Amino acid sequence: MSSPLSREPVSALPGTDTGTDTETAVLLSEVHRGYSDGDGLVAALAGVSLRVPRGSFLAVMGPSGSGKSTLLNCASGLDAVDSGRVMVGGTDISTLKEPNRTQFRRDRVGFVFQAYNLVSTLTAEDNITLPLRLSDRRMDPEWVRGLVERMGIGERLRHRPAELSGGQQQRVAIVRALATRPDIVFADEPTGALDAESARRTLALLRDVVDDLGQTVVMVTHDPRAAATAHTTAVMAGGQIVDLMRQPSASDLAERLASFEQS
Ligand SMILES: Nc1ncnc2c1ncn2[C@@H]1O[C@H](COP(=O)(O)OP(=O)(O)OP(=O)(O)O)[C@@H](O)[C@H]1O
Repeated sequence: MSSPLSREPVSALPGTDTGTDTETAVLLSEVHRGYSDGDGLVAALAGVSLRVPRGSFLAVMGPSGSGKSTLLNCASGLDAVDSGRVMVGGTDISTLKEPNRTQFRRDRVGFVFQAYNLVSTLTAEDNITLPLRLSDRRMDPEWVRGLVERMGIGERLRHRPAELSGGQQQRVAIVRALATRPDIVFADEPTGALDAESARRTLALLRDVVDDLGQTVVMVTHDPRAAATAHTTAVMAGGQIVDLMRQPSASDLAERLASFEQS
């Protein structure tokens, strides 16, 4: 059974069944992904449908094993789906084979990870421009300069990651993710390794790049305060989206998650 709420955004705009409208960053239609775990097949995604509008910030929450990472991996083209369709910026990535899927990710998708994943031997600046050198996208110096200023790392560009605080490293990683002007940025627990103040600042900056620059962010998190920074939170359980909460408070989200522990 797929939740009516998870279907609703799919049909909210005319023409979204083709995923080619310019208002949609990512569209998942009835996506299934299973894994064999020895005893049988685990349905990590059991018919997920979701539309992420351009210029929106979506958080994904849910109990452990509910399918959040699998959703992120399938929506970003890191993993293949068993069935269903994944459209990113109008391209059907569910039919792309390697190495085209890897090239697509480099050109069109940005990633932010909990552990920053910066290259330790490169300066902050070289980390930022690395995806541009690997992709077919041309460097837009004004765009990158604007991002660097916005993230407050202009003074740290010649430093290597080990010479930066965790918050600074994550802000470098955010500039790197946005440098190619991707169709979408996927963030996996981006504040999981940060102290409360750095986390708050990082989330506020992520929200700003959505609201001010029209970027699109999908963020997996266990932290209700982090999710409350997003416009909408998709709540997952058992490989499905069971709720879409718009502008929830952190306490609304904590309560919703606690309901899974009680059931
Ligand atoms: N590579 C894999 N091989 C086998 N099973 C997998 C694999 N990846 C995920 N699973 C299973 O699929 C289900 C969903 O996993 P997933 O990692 O997407 O959940 P999650 O919500 O991200 O969990 P967590 O919050 O603990 O990170 C789980 O039952 C998990 O054990």
